[in-house]
Amino acid sequence: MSGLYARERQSVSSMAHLRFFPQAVVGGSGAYLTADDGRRLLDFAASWGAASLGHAHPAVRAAVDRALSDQAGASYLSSANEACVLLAEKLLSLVPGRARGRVWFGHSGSDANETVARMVAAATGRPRILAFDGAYHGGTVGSMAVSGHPAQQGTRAAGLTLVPYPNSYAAGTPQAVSEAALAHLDRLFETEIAPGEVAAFFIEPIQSDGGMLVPPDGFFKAVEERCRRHGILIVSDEVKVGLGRSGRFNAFDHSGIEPDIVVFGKGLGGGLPISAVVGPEAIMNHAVAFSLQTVHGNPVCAAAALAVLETIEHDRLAENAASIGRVLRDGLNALARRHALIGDVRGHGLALGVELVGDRAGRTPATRETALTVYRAFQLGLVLYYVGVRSNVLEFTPPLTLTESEAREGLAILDQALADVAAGRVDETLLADFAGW
Ligand SMILES: Cc1ncc(COP(=O)(O)O)c(/C=N/[C@@H]2CCCCNC2=O)c1O
Repeated sequence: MSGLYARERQSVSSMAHLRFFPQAVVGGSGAYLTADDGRRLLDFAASWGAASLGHAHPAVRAAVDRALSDQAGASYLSSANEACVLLAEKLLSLVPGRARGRVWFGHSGSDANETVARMVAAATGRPRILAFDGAYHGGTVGSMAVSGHPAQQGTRAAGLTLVPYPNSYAAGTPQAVSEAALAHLDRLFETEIAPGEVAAFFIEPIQSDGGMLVPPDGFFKAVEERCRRHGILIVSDEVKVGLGRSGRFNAFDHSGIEPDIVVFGKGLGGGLPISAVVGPEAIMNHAVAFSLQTVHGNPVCAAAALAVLETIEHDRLAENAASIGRVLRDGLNALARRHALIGDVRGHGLALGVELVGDRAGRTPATRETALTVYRAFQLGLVLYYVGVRSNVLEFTPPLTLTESEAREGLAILDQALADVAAGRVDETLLADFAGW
C-alpha cells in the first residue's frame, strides 16, 4: 500500500469509500491518471463517469480560469448570473419538447433526484413514486428513498413502489422479460396501487449501477404509453449514461421515448460538481425557495458545464462514444471467446458492462473473481470498477474522448488480468481491505 493511501487512512473518513484496490493519484491528463508511485493508469472508470472529457481537458480549464478571473459571485440563489443563464438555455435546447420548460441546478445526481422526488409530489399532489429494483438514483436521504439498489444503506420512501427492470441475460429472451415486467406493472395498477396516485416513474434508460442493464427494444415505449394514459411523469435519470456516453446525446433516445423530466449530473461538470433538472415550466416553477443549497448555480461550475456541452457537440463526442464503443465492445466479445469467466457483454457506446459468471449455463455471479479481476487490472495499469446487484459486472465508462489505441491498450490489460485470475495467480488476501459494494 502506497504512502499516500496509508496517510489517507489516518486522516480521511471511510464513510464515502467504495474501494476495490489502493488507488491513490496525484495527477492526470486525458484518459490517464498518475498514481502516487509514478505509475500511469489508464482510466476506464473516469471517476464513475464524472470525468466525461478525461482529465485536465483544456476547454474546461480555460472556462474555469475565465470564470474565476472575473467571478460573478458564487451562487444563483439570490442573484442571476450569466453562466447559469447560458447553460440553462443550452440544456433547454438539448431536451425534447415535453421537458423544455425550466432548469434547476444542483451539485450532484443525488440532490437533483432528491429535488425531483420532492418536486413531483408537491407539484402534482400525487403521493406515490415508481422506480426499478436495482436503481441507483443517489446517496442522499431523499434520493435513496426513491432508489432500489440493495447496496444502499438508506430507507425507501413510504410511497415508493419498486418494479423489476427487465434483465434479458438473467431471465430469458428480451421479449419474454419485457412482457413479464410490463405484466407486473399492469397487475400493480389493477390490484395494488391507483395509477392516479403516482406522481412520477424514475427510469434509467440503461440501468448502470444495477448492472449496466440494457432494456429490451420497445420496453420503455410500452412504459411511456402507460404513463401517458395515467398522467404519470417520466423522469429519465441520465446522470451516468447521458450526455453522449451511450452514443446518443440523450440515452433515452435509444428507447424512442420523450420524458417529462431529464436529470443530468456526473459528466455535466467534466469533473466539477454540477447537476441539472430540466422539466416543464408548471412543475419547475411550482414554488420558490423549494430546493436550494448555498453554492448551487455557481458560475464557475456552470461555465465548466457549458464548456463540456460545447466540446461534446464541437468534437462530436457522442459519435466518438459510438465508434470507440464498438471497438471496445468487439474487443470484449473477442475476450469472451477466450475467457469462460465472461458471461455477457452489453451496453451502448461507452456505457458498457461485462458480467462475470462462475459457469455460463447457470450464470452464477462470479463475485470473487470480479473483485480479483479489477484488483489485478489495477496492478497492471488499468482502472476499472464493478457494479451490479451481485457485484459481478465490470463497468466501462471511460472518458468520451477515448481513442482506439487507448481502447485496445485497456483490452490487452483486461485480457491479462482475466487470465491471471483464472489461473489463480492473484493473491486473494489482497482483497482483505477492499469491500467494494
Ligand atoms: C444513474 C445515477 N443517478 C444518480 C446518481 C447519483 O449521482 P451522485 O453520486 O453524483 O450524487 C448516480 C451515481 N452513481 C454512483 C455513485 C456512487 C458510486 C457508485 N457508482 C456510481 O456511479 C447514478 O449512477
